[in-house]
Amino acid sequence: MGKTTDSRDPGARPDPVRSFNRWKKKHRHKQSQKKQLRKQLKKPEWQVEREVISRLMQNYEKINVNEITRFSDFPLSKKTLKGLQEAQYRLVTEIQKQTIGLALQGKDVLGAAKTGSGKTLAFLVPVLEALYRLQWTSMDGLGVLIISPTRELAYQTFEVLRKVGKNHDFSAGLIIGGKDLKHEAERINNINILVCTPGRLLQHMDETICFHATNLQMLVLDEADRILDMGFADTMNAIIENLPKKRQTLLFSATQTKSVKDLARLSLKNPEYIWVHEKAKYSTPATLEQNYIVCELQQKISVLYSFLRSHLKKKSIVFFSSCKEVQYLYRVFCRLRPGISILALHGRQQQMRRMEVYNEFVHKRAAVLFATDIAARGLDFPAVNWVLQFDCPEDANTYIHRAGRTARYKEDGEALLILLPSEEKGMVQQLLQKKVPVKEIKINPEKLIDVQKKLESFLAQDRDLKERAQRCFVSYIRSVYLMKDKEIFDVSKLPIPEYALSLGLAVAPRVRFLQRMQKLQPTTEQVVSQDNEVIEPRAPSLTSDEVEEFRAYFNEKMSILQKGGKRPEETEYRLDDGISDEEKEDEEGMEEKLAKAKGSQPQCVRSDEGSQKTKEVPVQFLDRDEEEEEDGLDADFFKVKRHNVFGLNLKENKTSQKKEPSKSRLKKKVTKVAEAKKVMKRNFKVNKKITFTDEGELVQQWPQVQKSVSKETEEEDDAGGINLDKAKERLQEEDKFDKEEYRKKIKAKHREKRLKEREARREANKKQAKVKDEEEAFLDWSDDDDDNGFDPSTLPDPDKYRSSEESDSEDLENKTSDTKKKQGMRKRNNREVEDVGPTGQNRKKSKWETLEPVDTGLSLAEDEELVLHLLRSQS
Ligand SMILES: Nc1ncnc2c1ncn2[C@@H]1O[C@H](COP(=O)(O)OP(=O)(O)OP(=O)(O)O)[C@@H](O)[C@H]1O
Repeated sequence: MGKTTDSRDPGARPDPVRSFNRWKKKHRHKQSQKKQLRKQLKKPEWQVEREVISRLMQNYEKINVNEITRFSDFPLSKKTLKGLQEAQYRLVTEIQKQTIGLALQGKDVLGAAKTGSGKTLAFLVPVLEALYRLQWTSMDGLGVLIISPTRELAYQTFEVLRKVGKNHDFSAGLIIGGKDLKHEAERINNINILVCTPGRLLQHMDETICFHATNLQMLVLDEADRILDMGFADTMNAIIENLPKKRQTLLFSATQTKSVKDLARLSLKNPEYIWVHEKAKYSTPATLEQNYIVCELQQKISVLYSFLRSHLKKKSIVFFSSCKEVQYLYRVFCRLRPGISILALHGRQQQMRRMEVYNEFVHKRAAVLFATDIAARGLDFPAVNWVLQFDCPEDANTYIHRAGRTARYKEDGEALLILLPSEEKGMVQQLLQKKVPVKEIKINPEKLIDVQKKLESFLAQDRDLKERAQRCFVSYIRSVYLMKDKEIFDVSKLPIPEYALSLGLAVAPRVRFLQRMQKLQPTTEQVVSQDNEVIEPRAPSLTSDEVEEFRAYFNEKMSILQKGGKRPEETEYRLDDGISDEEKEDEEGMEEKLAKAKGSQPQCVRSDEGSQKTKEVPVQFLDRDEEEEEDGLDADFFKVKRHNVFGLNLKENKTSQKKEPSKSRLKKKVTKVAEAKKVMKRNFKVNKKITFTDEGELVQQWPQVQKSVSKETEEEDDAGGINLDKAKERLQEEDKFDKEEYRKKIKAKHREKRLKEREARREANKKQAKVKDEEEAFLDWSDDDDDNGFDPSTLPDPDKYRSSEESDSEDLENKTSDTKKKQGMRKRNNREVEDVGPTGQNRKKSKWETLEPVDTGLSLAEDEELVLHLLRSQS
């Protein structure tokens, strides 16, 4: 037996056999690795990639959610992992952990999780992997569609996609409207991942010839419940019609929809429903502190001002219910100078401005953003400390989304809700039902700064601001009036005059729909029923026929609006903002119908019901909410769902949807002429603009006085309504008159011009003649110097010039022909002179050749003496 080495003995030598075996194993492993590497090197890249993909796909089935803590625990492509790492995303959040695996396996997913919990990455990672798996190229066209309810959210998602997917070769595009459609259309076909808003997408589907989605692999709906709600329904239906049925669908939101009807519409196949915080105690982030205060409507502006004054170093978002409130209060607060920078974001701004504001607020440390609910969903502004809900949200879901703009991803935040006494009970109840922990806090009256007087003085100085205040007033009242939950929102409980004062308005503008509503209600405060029971006054009840009629009317109107009657882009704004002006007008039309049905006549006169942006007689129609269109096409923001405005549930009544409304039910289209007639009958007088001339004469600048018609006729016409035939005649006469005037003016102008030209020519001729004479005189003088002689022919002919001057002054009317004649004559004379008379040098010679006797005036003897003297001097 040979001696074996004791390994425990430090001095002992290692066993050579074992060492050799170990070396041999290592060597073999290295060799096999090298072999494999060599083999791989020989393989084309696509094959290597394919093998990697097949390995990843094999691992999809092995994903164990409980073992996952990092993104790298998922079988993800190197390119995606690198992108995630570079963007500092390593650990997964709960929603990411639960949904990414399912999505990778190709399942349809409905993901719901609290705000700020990382839902964006939960769908962006599977998006990238889906196209990677299929080795998608730009030649394959559109592979993934991500639809967001607002432009800002779409933009934000696109930015995250760019960051995380930068190592992939896919092309991604952002289509959100507000840009040139043609420009987008040229590029849209090369896009693999399209992030868009519903309206703009539908517009491309309708108008961009080569745009199609036949190859689509995945559809993602971010903030799905918002997209699937009533406002977006028709647009989404139209989009989905254009998408292939065989696709994967992912739906994400903080407040999820479970409506079977919606899901069927999206053709989801056995969707996995993941609500990570379903069992959580609260539905809002644990790091979010939530409070509410109750204050009177007229106090709200002062409360906001006082709040801002005491939070100057914070970043806050203040939510309002309409664009016009934002527009007015933004301007007013800028003037109040609270000591913090104020920004405004609403749907009426141009797209560029919206983006600017968004980016500006992202980068600010301390600022306050006045916003409508376009900023309520999904926006991830970093480090927001406070969310203040100035106006009560329409429901608990909207509250959750608004409040969720703070306390995002492990950060702290505070939310404050301002409630009116009439809103408190209903809203707090709703919030508690939705597991939102809100506590009431009180305002410290000592810290409250009253700004009403300042606002009044601003409005006294600035008419534009005053008009904005009026619009803000009407807009707010209308928003309350249109709220679906009548338990919470009761417009009749609003202190209207006090609210107007708080905005700085001395007089509350007339709100027509309120007046109409009051008319519809019984005059007595309470009605006593047959059983002597006291009944609270309610909205007038309708017969079932009337309900049917209104329902049919709405369905018809909506399909007209959303399918063909309106540009899709506008539809998008409507969707973003809830309800468009046209729709509001439709509602008003319905109100009129309602009034008629109840036997009361509507009081208003529409100036143009057919057009979306109606220009109306000011002040009287302020409550029409007629828009100044300051920032483009966007519609006003009302978050209210139309079908609830009149308490009608359109969605659920299938029979009525199928029912074709008769023509008589459609609102009769009123022509502009008819409208004009109506207005004229009301005898509105147009304002006159009169100015004084320097001489103190009155000049009417507007409306222009008709010159062709005598005063009596005018007065006669003014007395009655409008006579179209007469008006036409009058216009024709005025036209003739104007033409005649114009002709006269032109004639006078031409005459003046001719005279000027003649004058100029005469001057030129004079100068020419003078120059010539001077020249001739000069030459003669030079000759004379030499010759000491004098030629009288060199003198200008006074007769010649006198005659021309005389003729010029004689008759101005025949000037042109005369002048021409004279010029011609003069030319001829000159020529004659040139021909006959000697020029300088010719004369020099001819003087000596043709010796004519010269009368010197001397005696003969003196002459002789002179000649001799000359001859002597010459010799
Ligand atoms: N895994 C992660 N690691 C680190 N940060 C993350 C991670 N996932 C998301 N975040 C960050 O958390 C924040 C919120 O993410 P995101 O916007 O996706 O939330 P959300 O759930 O979509 O919110 P909302 O419901 O409001 O739309 C973002 O700033 C994002 O960068």
